[in-house]
Amino acid sequence: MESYSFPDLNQVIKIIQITDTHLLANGDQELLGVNTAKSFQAVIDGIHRGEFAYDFILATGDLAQDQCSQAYTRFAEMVKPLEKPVFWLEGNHDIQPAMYQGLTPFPQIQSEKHILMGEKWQVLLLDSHIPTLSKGELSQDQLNWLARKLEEYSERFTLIALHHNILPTNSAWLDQHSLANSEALTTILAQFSKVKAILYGHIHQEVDRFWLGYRVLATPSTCIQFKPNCDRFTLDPMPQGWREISLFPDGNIETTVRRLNENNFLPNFHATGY
Ligand SMILES: Nc1ncnc2c1ncn2[C@@H]1O[C@@H]2COP(=O)(O)O[C@H]2[C@H]1O
Ligand SMILES: [Fe+2]
Repeated sequence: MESYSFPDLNQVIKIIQITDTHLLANGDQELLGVNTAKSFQAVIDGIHRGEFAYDFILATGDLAQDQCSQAYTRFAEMVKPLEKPVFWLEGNHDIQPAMYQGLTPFPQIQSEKHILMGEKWQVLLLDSHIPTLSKGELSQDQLNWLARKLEEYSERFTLIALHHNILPTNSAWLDQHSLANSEALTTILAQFSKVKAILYGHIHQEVDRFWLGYRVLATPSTCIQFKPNCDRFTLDPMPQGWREISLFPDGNIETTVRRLNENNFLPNFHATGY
């Protein structure tokens, strides 16, 4: 697949990450008592109110909960007011044919998985989805593609994005659904010196830490949140959020999670899963 290029982005590159929107075919449907279309709309409004002048948006998977093309169409219609290009990758709840069917009619939505920004940076979007499973894995094809791109563009700083968490969350119920072959990923990354950060969704909670020299980042969902450090399924009342990322020409990264001021979309806290 072709690369998408932003040739003029040579100063600070600004990216918004939205993740785990879990939209449903019918806009009135709920996930554990949360209308995911309404909570996503509140996040979109929050992004609008903010002053972060983003260049594009990364949507890191689980865009739909029910794998229906109508949910993806809803996603594409809802992000229109954000105006900038939107790139996406697959989560465990997503499914390719419906995703392409729902998303590709919208010119704002880009299916490229390699983004070149100016002359200093690139983003590589990986597909860690294994059909019918919640845990993730990078196929040999994905790993080969990653190695090829890192080799070909080895002079660029790199941000890697995927759906599944590469590090455990200290929550047994959730950690069984992590990326199963994180070592295969890091073995490849270790051969290149300019990989700066690894960004994911899936765990519906914030992570921002340094690990093996990489900035490892995870971001709240636009709908329900998972409480950190809980061995059993536990929801968190924290408000919905998104992430702002600034990439500097010297390889530095500044990033912040933004959340809505309050959670007007509280889930059913008695739920034991979904
Ligand atoms: N009670 C549970 N125990 C284990 N896994 C669960 C439970 N409830 C939901 N899940 C799965 O865990 C996944 C974590 O986030 P996802 O949104 O990808 O989808 C979730 C479900 O597939
Ligand atoms: Fe997920």
